[in-house]
Amino acid sequence: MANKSSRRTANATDQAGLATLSKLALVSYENLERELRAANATLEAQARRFETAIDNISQGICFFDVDERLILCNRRYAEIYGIPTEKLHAGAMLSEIVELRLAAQTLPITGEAYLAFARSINASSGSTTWAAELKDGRTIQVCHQPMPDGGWVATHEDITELAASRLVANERVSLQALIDWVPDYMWVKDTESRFVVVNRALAADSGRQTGEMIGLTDFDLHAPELARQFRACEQDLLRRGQPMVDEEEFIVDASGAGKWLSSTKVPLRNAQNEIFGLIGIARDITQRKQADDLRNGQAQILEMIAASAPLEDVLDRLMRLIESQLNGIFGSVLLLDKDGSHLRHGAAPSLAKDYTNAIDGVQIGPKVGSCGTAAFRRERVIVTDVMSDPLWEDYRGIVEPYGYRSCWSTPILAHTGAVLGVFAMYSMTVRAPVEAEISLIDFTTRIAGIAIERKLAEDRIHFMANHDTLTGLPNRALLGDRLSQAILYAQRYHRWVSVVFIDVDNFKLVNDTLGHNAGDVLLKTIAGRMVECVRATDTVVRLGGDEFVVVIVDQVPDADIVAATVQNIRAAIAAPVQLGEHRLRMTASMGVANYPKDGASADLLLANADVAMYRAKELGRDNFQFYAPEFNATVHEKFLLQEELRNALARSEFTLFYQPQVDLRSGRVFAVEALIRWKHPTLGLISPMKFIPMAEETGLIVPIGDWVLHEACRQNKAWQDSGLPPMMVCVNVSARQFKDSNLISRVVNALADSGLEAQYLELEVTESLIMQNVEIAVATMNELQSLGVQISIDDFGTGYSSLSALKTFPVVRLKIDKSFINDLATDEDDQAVASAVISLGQKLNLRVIAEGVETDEQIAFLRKNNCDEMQGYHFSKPVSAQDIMTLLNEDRGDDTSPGQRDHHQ
Ligand SMILES: Nc1nc2c(ncn2[C@@H]2O[C@H](COP(=O)(O)O[C@H]3[C@@H](O)[C@H](n4cnc5c(=O)[nH]c(N)nc54)O[C@@H]3COP(=O)(O)O)[C@@H](O)[C@H]2O)c(=O)[nH]1
Repeated sequence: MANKSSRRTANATDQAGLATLSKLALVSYENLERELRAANATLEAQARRFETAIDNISQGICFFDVDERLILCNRRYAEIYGIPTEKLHAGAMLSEIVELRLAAQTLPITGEAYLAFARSINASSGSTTWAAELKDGRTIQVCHQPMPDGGWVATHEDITELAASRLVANERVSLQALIDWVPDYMWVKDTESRFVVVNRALAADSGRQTGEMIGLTDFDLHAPELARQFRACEQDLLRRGQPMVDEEEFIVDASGAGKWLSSTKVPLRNAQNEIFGLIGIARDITQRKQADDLRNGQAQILEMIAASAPLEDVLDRLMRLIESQLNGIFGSVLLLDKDGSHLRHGAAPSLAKDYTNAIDGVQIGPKVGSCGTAAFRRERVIVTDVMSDPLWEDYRGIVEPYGYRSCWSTPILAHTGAVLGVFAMYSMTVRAPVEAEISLIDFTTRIAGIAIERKLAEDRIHFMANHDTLTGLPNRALLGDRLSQAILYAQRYHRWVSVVFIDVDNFKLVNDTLGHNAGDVLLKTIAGRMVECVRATDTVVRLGGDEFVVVIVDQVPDADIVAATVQNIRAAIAAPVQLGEHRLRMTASMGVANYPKDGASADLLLANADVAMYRAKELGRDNFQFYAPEFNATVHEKFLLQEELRNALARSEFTLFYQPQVDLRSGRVFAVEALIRWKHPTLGLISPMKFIPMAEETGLIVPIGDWVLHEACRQNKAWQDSGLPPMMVCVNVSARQFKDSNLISRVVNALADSGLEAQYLELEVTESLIMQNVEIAVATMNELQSLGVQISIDDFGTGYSSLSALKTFPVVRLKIDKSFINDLATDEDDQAVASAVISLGQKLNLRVIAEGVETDEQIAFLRKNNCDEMQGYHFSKPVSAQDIMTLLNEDRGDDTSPGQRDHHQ
């Protein structure tokens, strides 16, 4: 403005006169003055408006010139920094203002630092904004703008509230970011169980974005029942104000997968301690839970195995355990049948029943689906698609309707490596197993193997406890049970139960002579035959040794029908048995007791069948007897007889009869066999058949036999002394006598006491006795022979002695057993045995005598076959010593060949 007016004044002076000039000058000056005043007024008005304007803005503002002098600042600036406005006049130095702020404690740093900072930012080209934290807690945002002339303008804004809210906002943003990083579910719910904050993990598994979750409840995410449970639980927490810590919860997520969560829910309180919601965090513990379940399940299954739970239950539990570990998997166990070639249903709780029925019993083979092939190959077979795999070609039609697509089969092996069965995993999708599934397959096959092996071992133990190991038949333990069951059934349906007690005749002989192996084969053969004779519902039991019991159940009350069955059993036992080179024909003594007639209990029936069997034995074996009450009386009688026998010797109730032995060529009696008789004072003459076995049983045979020996020697010597030509006396020696360690001395004494020369005494020992222990028997016989006593083998042909053994026996004679002589005229087998014994004797240089000769036909056969000697009723029955005297005296005067004499017992 000053330059413009100077130029106008100079122009006026140059162009006009002074007056004019003066007038003009006056006018110009007035105008100029007016203009200046107007301009000043305008400027002042503008300045006031400006000051008013800057005083009214919410920010503090200040202008400084290049010399750091304050040009202008507004009231807000003074307010912000607590500086009296009058001190902030134009021209005030920045350093003075800094001092004022220091005094007002509104300088965030020291004065010097502040001045240095202000100068440094003013030196920079652009504007600088910073926030200063004042001691009183306010935050002042300063925006510093350098001016081209070196001065600056700066705005100062109190942003304390803004900063605070920005902080909140920042916190919020970082909190969300933070919780989004957490893999666990995190959420905040209000008191109405609506989600207020949700982290990404929970939102994702709920199939939503985090923002979409806000305002939702569990009813929007879960099935109503589960949502109700969650809500009830949370409302309870909110009501009680108590947290819930690490509770296990099960959910199904948006993908349909089941998940186990360990959840903690804590009520939230505001500054007034009022509950305004709850915060929750839940960790997915599905894997841990599955591992726990697997461990617990495994322990439970092992406990089941240890407690002998049924195998089906164990396998069923195992399959359910596996299925709980894997999604979309169906487990199956097939068991290898006893035949080793078929697979039987074991357990498959989730497979379709019709499908498991359809594959039950499948034969294993190289192309039998996954399971049949795995069992056949003894290795894992993974079929990812049953609809295209060639192994399933023949089974596609079976599996297709059920939609199973993949099937992974693993053989279950015993510790020996034997295949016990197959474990299979089916799924509805075409796929191979993943690593976790493979390890579960391994786990399952191991446990299943333990369970199956244990079951097989138990079955074996149970079988062994209830069955006879040799024959495999039920044993005594099972007999009681079976018999009791049969009685209950018979009671209800008015039927009979027949108990047949069977004792194989002379089995001991077979065992002793042919050895235990042969005896075992014989028993097994007989056992098998007996089983064939009865129905599957009947029971054949081996009690031990050669004793069997057959329980015939559900029997028509008819003795004839029972008899027919027993006859069948008898015939089956009697069929020839080939034992190596020996062909045997066994017989049995059998006793039958029928429920209810012969006993109402298992024990009584067995006891009475046993009594009946003894009766059959007494009647000469090889027959069967139905029980009769009087048999028990017989048993009682036997007991009484035993008592009598003990006294018989002392009471001198025994006597000897003698049966002549005749030379077939000369017809002369050359020996007699001493045969004992018991003359009982009330019972009369008792047959040795009746009391010798009893004496043998009780051991009384030793003193009785000793008496026989003495008496026979004495009598023979007496005959000699009476003038009869010397002959042999033959004395039977029983097994017990033979084994008696005093036998030799007893023989020596008998000879010494009687004065009989040893050469006139012959001892008859049975073939079976020798065969019990050939070595000892031969040694004893050698000792006897060294005394000069002769030895013959009685009952020859029944004891299976071998030719090689026979050669070593120090014997002089073989006595063909009566049983081969009885039917000699008609039975070709007996003829064969008799002629074989005769020729054997000839070969071994032994004499052969036939006993039990009764007929001319028998004599004719013997003669024809060059038999040396004979003994039998044809010539004479056993007779008294006196009768022998008479007979021999007659014989001496009669030179005819042997014929039937009228000599009787
Ligand atoms: N340890 C001892 N055993 C003895 C003694 N005395 C006899 N016995 C044995 O008792 C069994 C029966 O004897 P027994 O009733 O005397 O029968 C003998 C003969 O009578 C009989 N026999 C003889 N000939 C015939 C015949 O033609 N027909 C027929 N039916 N029976 C006949 O045979 C018996 C003799 O047999 P064995 O001894 O095998 O020669 C009998 O086993 C006697 O051994 C004794 O003192 N001690």
